[in-house]
Amino acid sequence: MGADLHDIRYVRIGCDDLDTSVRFATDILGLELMERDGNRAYLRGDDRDHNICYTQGRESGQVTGWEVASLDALDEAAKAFEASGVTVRAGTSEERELRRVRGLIVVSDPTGNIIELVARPDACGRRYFPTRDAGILNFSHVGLHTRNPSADEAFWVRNLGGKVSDWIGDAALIRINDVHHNVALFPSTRAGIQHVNFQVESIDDIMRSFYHLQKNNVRIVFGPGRHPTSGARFLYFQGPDDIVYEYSTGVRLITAEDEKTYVPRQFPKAESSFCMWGSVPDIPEFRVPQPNGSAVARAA
Ligand SMILES: CC(C)c1ccc(C(=O)O)c(O)c1O
Ligand SMILES: [Fe+2]
Repeated sequence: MGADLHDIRYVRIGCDDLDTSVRFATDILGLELMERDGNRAYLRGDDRDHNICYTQGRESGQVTGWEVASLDALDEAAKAFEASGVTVRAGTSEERELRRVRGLIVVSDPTGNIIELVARPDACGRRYFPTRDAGILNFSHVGLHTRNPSADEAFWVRNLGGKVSDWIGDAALIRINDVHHNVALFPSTRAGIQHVNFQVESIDDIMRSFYHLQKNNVRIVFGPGRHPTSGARFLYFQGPDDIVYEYSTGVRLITAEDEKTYVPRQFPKAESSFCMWGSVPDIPEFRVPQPNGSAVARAA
């Protein structure tokens, strides 16, 4: 039995320039800056202490953080990793302090993505008050690069307790709770975070942002569109440090009742599997083979 992940908690993203990333997150994305110093900045789009921690210097790396329900559950997870031969490291007290958590263990997936499991993360008693009203409801999922889709998918299913909700080609959309997916594993040539998703309230927020981003010369890389997989309406745009951000609304929930009959669906790696409205992604990892053998990113 693998770890029992409760929810996604945070991402940590090493950035070339902290000021640029913070400005993007506040003025463009619509997050609230919670705290910052010369080396790191904490931002949020919901009632958690933070959803994103930007750290100065790309070399400080990229990490995703996942919450388990208790310190005991974290101990159980550590034992289960060890029993299945996965190297697990206990976080130091300084690392726990920087992540605002009481318990921390660290593992890597076969690709080398760093995955942190945390217990008793700080909540925030003050409501989220954004710099710009993007309609954000909550931090929801991440896309991870995978060099080895089958090995990483097996790691998420066997060791992290995930369930595949759907596949697009070899890309698995995996859930750890009742949200259609909390992580998407996207075939690539490297490790790292591919995109960071925030749920917004409505399609009006998506379209308002579409115009806001264009006005601010932010590159829209996919959408507005609608995913056939989760049913969510979406908009993807390019942020600093090679990170794509996604707003989406209306993501499908797979409830305990649905679980009884739910079977993951295999979608082909085709444009219609990414968007049911006809938007074509301008994102290298989402390129689709064309009948003439070329790979087109965006229709002219
Ligand atoms: C194209 C990416 C990996 C993708 C595909 C489907 C959904 C969804 O069903 O909501 C996503 O959120 C994605 O990021
Ligand atoms: Fe996504």
